[in-house]
Amino acid sequence: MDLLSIKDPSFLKKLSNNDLEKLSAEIRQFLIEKLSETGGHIGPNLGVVELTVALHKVFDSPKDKFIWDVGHQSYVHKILTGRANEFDTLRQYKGLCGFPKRNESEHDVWETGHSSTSLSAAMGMVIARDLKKTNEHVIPVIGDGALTGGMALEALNHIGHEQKDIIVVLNDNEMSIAPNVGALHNVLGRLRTAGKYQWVKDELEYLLKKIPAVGGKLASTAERVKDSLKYMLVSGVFFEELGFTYLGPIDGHNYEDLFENLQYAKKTSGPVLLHVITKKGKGYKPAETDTIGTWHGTGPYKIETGDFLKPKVVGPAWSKLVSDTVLKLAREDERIVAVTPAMPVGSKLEAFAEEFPDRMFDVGIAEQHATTMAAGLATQNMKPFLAIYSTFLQRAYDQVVHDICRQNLNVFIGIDRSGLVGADGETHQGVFDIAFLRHLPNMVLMMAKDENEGQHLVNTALKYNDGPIALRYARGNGIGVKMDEELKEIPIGTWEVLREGRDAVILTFGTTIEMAIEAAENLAKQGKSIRVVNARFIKPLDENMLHEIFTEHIPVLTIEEAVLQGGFGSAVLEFAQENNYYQTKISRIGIPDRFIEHGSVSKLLEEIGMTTENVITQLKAMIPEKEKKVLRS
Ligand SMILES: Cc1ncc(C[n+]2csc(CCOP(=O)(O)OP(=O)(O)O)c2C)c(N)n1
Ligand SMILES: CC(=O)[C@@H](O)[C@H](O)COP(=O)(O)O
Ligand SMILES: [Mg+2]
Repeated sequence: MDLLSIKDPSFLKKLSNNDLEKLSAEIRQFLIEKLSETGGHIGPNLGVVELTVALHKVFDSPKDKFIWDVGHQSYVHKILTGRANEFDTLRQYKGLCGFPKRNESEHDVWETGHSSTSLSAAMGMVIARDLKKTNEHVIPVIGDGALTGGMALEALNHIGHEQKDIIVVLNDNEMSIAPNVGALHNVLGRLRTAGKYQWVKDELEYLLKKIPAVGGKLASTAERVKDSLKYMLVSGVFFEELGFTYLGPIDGHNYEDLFENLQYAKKTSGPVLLHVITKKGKGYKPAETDTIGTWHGTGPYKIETGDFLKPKVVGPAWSKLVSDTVLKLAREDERIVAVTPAMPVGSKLEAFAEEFPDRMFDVGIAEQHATTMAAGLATQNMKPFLAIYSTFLQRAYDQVVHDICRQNLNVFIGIDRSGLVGADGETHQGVFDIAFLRHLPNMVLMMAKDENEGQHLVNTALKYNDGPIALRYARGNGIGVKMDEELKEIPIGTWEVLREGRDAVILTFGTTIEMAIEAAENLAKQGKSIRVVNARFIKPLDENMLHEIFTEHIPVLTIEEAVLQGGFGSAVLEFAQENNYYQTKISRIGIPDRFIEHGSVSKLLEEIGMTTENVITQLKAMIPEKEKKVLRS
């Protein structure tokens, strides 16, 4: 059928299973082709084609509410709800969002992007439904990876307690981004192999009744069968003990199995958990055979070969630069331990894990646990390196405050994906970390101007023994500079003048330094002399240099690819006020007070006015026109 003609999922009601098989094949082909052009989360979506079709056939969205945990696997849902024609714009500026988006469709009842929120949101909708006495179904769809998130376990505990009607669909493909980890994963593993839980339970009961009647060898065999079934069943009991009716394991690519269980769940009161087994990447060999997470989220690729069409880059990936420097130092200091909350591939920790398997911990999607575990490590004189995306660090704010900063523990936080990340959009922009970290006592916060300074700041961080220290670095690559052989330590709180100037000063760091230099060079041609300072320590500020600058009474412009509210520029304003520097004109460029949607980083920077042109305009407006020398007649 023509997927572009789909307006809403109601057409599914009339289709036979045979028709649905054909539809699944068409959807898979559509996804493989479209995402080969746009990139996106191909693996997760190929794995949920039949599941999503079956859900939309059995239930009535948007009356019945689907909540997609993480939401990266909602492309099939978007195709079935009339958005196939927008896939050429997927994750592009003003285009189709890569996650559920309420203003895109009435079928998107909950926005996700960060993991493990679906069960809590669903419970809120369930309580509202019951208070309003309506009768819609609420169906969160959560992956085995997302289930390792603390919020999910908090919600399971409450859902089981309240015993309200809710249908939880657990999409178990044994993968997080990388292979899934944890004891929960092992419970699911036993369930996957146990066979139909309800059938096995009935068989076991039947066997137990029969055993006394048989003697000899048969009894011992039956005993062993009973014990192994019990062992397998214990996993099913796991969910049943939490107050759920457990249905599974269900073949997530078999429509008969899906419909039988979804219909059963629809008629079952109280919390029901359907354990659906799927294959991530199903239907596209490179993705289907991916065992490390390469095909979880990709850029464009060649369909025939599965080769990625890599953009031209000059310097090393920031994640790799940082993790490889940590690895280099870990060879000399056995106290260095790496911790990642489910992002070993994104944070480029594979080499570290390979060389020091007993010193690298992937704790699952558990940022709060990862952060406080790092604090615990530091109390025992270990040197933990916590590699965590800026946006996901938001999940562990209190752990940074309460466990790390307050106890002043030597934790090195590698804040990856700092700044605008682009295609993942609002839920993933790494723009709040300066604002939520710089006001914390004992915190040191840095950002390097290039990969060479980056390696030195990693060294500085791991040699630092006076408390927490964080290095923020962008998604993407360095700028391609020569790397020093020897690692240096950079004195904490010292900035660097990159370009002298006496008419105005730009204070900036990291990704916006290039823009500052470009603006200064442009203004030099107009006779304006602009100083550019690498403010690589966002906290503590270089107060000596600031005192010098403010006593020169020349305009100061701060630039940061981070939110203005409470950011670096705010810190400079506070410094000026605290030291009574009222004569100096201070202006700030940064991310405005709103969420920044998906699109290319360059397009987003342009949209918010973080451009060289705007820097030039701001500076020209700040620099007083030189008095025109009046020639005495
Ligand atoms: C709080 C948070 N941490 C980390 C991530 C990064 N992330 C996105 S998808 C994913 C794995 C999700 O695994 P699962 O729920 O099993 O879904 P699957 O991709 O297997 O369909 C992770 C770790 C995130 N989105 N949110
Ligand atoms: C959906 C999700 O949260 C991850 O897949 C994220 O998109 C990874 O981001 P990077 O591509 O920057 O590693
Ligand atoms: Mg999974």
